[in-house]
Amino acid sequence: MTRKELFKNTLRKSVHAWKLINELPLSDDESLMLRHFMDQPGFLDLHWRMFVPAIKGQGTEEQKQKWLPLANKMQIIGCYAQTELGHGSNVQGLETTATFDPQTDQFILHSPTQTSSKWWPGGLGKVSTHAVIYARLITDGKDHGVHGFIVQLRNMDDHSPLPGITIGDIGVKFGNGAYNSMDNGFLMFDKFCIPRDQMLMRLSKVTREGKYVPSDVPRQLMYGTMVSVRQTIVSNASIAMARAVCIATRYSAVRRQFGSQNGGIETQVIDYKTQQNRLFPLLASAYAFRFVGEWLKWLYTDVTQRLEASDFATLPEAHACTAGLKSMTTSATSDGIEECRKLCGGHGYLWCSGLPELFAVYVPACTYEGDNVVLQLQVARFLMKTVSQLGSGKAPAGTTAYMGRAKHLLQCRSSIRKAEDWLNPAMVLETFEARALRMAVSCANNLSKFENQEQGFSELLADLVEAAIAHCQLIVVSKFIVKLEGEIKGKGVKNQLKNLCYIYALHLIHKHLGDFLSTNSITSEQASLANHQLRSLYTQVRPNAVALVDAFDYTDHYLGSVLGRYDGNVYPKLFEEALKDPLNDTVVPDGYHEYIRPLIKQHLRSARL
Ligand SMILES: CC/C=C\C/C=C\C/C=C\C/C=C\C/C=C\C/C=C\C=C\C(=O)SCCNC(=O)CCNC(=O)[C@H](O)C(C)(C)COP(=O)(O)OP(=O)(O)OC[C@H]1O[C@@H](n2cnc3c(N)ncnc32)[C@H](O)[C@@H]1OP(=O)(O)O
Ligand SMILES: Cc1cc2nc3c(=O)[nH]c(=O)nc-3n(C[C@H](O)[C@H](O)[C@H](O)COP(=O)(O)OP(=O)(O)OC[C@H]3O[C@@H](n4cnc5c(N)ncnc54)[C@H](O)[C@@H]3O)c2cc1C
Repeated sequence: MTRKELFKNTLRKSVHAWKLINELPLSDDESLMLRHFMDQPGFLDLHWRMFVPAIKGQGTEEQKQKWLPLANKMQIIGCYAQTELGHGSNVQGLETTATFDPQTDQFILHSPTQTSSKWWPGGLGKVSTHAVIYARLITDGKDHGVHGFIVQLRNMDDHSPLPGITIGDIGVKFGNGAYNSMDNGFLMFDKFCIPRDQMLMRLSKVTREGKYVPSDVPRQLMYGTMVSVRQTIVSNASIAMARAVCIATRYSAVRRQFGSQNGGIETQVIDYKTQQNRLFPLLASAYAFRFVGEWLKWLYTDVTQRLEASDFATLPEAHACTAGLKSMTTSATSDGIEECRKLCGGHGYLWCSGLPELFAVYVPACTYEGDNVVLQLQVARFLMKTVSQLGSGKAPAGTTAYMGRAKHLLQCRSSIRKAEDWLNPAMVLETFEARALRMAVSCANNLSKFENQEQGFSELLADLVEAAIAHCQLIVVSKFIVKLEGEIKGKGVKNQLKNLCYIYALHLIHKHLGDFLSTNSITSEQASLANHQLRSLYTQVRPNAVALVDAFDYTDHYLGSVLGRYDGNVYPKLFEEALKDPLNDTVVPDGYHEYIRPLIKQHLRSARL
């Protein structure tokens, strides 16, 4: 499809999804999944995942009563317009202004510079009628920083941009189909006026006289929409990883290459230890991210309930966990999808394998909702603050509770003596706790050598990111262990998931061996025992590998992959797909007479001359 056809087809699918959601008795989760799977990157996702939650989280009761009925019936279509051409990560650096005019009781929205143009918001370019706009609030000449405003962008009768608004799509993005179904847009304001009551005023407000009343709650609640989406992105990572692993595992069981003894059948590539060493940790990660995503959803729900009771105690933890786990899981999943493509050899590079499209659609997850490095630095900031409070009498809680055992964890030596010890949850957990704590404390100690803490933080950014990742990996391992010890029913299933839990943990030890050795969390002998155990676990998982991906229960339609077909009928279907390609409409290609024939016949022409 051309970009316009793809975009229009996505509109069709999105509207169809909305129709089904209204007709079928679906739960909220089912509606979300339907929107997500039918819509893929489309305006529907952002209307519901960002525009509506922003109003819910930052609007007053009156504003919610006015705007949510319209949004819930999709009588208005909204987007979340925060990022600008010149600023995305640095939210406090946004330049769009909203200046209060007491004469007219209005805000004047303006884009003072080219870099202040809104740039990237999904659904902004062509579809949305409204937006939550983040702009610098200015009253009586004073800049009060970034606040949210609900703004109508288009005429509701003919969809034309309102006067004072310049709006459009930012152009083609990475990959073929991929995110090009989404109209990520640009928007400039030219002294565009909105009524004062369109500033989202749950957190802070401006009175009729133009007096700014600051928030009596943490200003960071303005970031709440991003926190909620980051939480969902972790579960999305599990889905995306599971799709890629399902394709690669099924194909690895179908594909045979080398290894035939005296003319016998060749070896399934899934039986090669290198294939297992690359594939099974990704299979384990798909399950690990699902379980940590379930826990994160609980954490987010819990903090939301606490916030409603003005209990802000766990807000920093919720921010750190959503930021860090979004960062870690999306980076691992992006790398994992690419690895699955490579695990499928040449056929993995075919569009019909489903992997190129999945990769192209998925990888912006490392950037949207927060650049992954920037988010890990938020985790690092949280860890440094926690380490600085050790010994203050305030015991660390939640995911940093292990830091409360710093005295032990800083000097303990792992008691791993044999390979089987690496199947002991307490020993595995303590190894990850020791590594994470020692990396955090090492950063804190190095930071303390700087007079200027901000300068020290800047100097140590790379180390701080690694310490943050170590903390996040500990969270994922611990939640996998908790899941196993708690909710999993059925001995057979539990045994298989135990194998995956330890494959996940031990592959991380192998991958980050430098951390574990340099912090003396394990010895090289213990590392060798971990590798030995890992190989043994691969052997145990191998007979159930296909069953473990069948368990995701993805339809062939959803997988969109000839290589990942449930029936394994790959080769005939590859040919079927190939013959559908327009290039095969004729046996002699278009261009033969203009280019090929003159080229191959030029010797005849020169012979005649
Ligand atoms: C099946 C799947 C297959 C394929 C996928 C298919 C299709 C995809 C479809 C769906 C996928 C799922 C979801 C898609 C959804 C989204 C994608 C589309 C849209 C994307 C939207 C966006 O990108 S919206 C814009 C996002 N932008 C950001 O995230 C900006 C990042 N920057 C920041 O967050 C902040 O600027 C900062 C945190 C980096 C800095 O904050 P700042 O205030 O400037 O300063 P600091 O001094 O650092 O912080 C001050 C204190 O505030 C605390 N803080 C910061 N942020 C928060 C927060 N969010 N909550 C709570 N507290 C916060 C910070 O810790 C500091 O606290 P101290 O106590 O230390 O002072
Ligand atoms: C597909 C897609 C959809 C999007 N949808 C939306 C949307 O709907 N609404 C919306 O508002 N936005 C949206 N965005 C924008 C997105 O939120 C931003 O791109 C994202 O927050 C990253 O910010 P940035 O582009 O400014 O990156 P930058 O921060 O400029 O990152 C560039 C590089 O600088 C590094 N860097 C930046 N700051 C620091 C630092 N302090 N320390 C160390 N390194 C640093 C980063 O790690 C990165 O390597 C979307 C983006 C994409 C790709």
